Amino acid sequence: MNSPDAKKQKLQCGDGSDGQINVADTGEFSFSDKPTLDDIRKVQHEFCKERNWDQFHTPRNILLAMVGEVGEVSELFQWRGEVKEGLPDWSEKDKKHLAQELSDVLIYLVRLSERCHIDLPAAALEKIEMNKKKYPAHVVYGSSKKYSEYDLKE
Ligand SMILES: Nc1ccn([C@H]2C[C@H](O)[C@@H](COP(=O)(O)OP(=O)(O)OP(=O)(O)O)O2)c(=O)n1
Repeated sequence: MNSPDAKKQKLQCGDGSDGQINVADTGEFSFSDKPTLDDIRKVQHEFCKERNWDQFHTPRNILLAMVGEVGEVSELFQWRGEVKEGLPDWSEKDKKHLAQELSDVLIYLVRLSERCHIDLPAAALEKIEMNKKKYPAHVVYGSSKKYSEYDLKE
């Protein structure tokens, strides 16, 4: 249950610091706090060890597997036209199927990052900070143009 107060999310940062981010609870959709990406990495790591699959999980093989799963996600959306937030018009069966296919993509993405020694959660936060600089809110507010189309001296 989400508390009505601002909730504190603890995020593990790649620089070893224990970054604390306050996320105001706006009543919008949110994920569970657990599992973390590193929890998922560990479980998938064990799953592969138990099956002697590390030999197959080379970065290139995992990348191809992940792209295949992205294709499976796309299949669920194809020919439906635009889809509303929260998928109110989808059956529970289709929503469950989407959850499974998105999970396959995430599992392979986490595994690919592990095999490439990329600290994915830290890298993703760092990338969002870069995006903020590239797309200053006061310049791009309400516009979806590519950064190269703005005069950033505005
Ligand atoms: N060599 C493999 C095979 C599978 N998996 C794991 C990661 C994915 O979460 C899932 C993928 O399994 P499948 O290849 O059987 O693909 P689907 O679950 O999408 O089944 P299908 O292709 O029938 O839709 O299992 C894995 O880590 N390494």
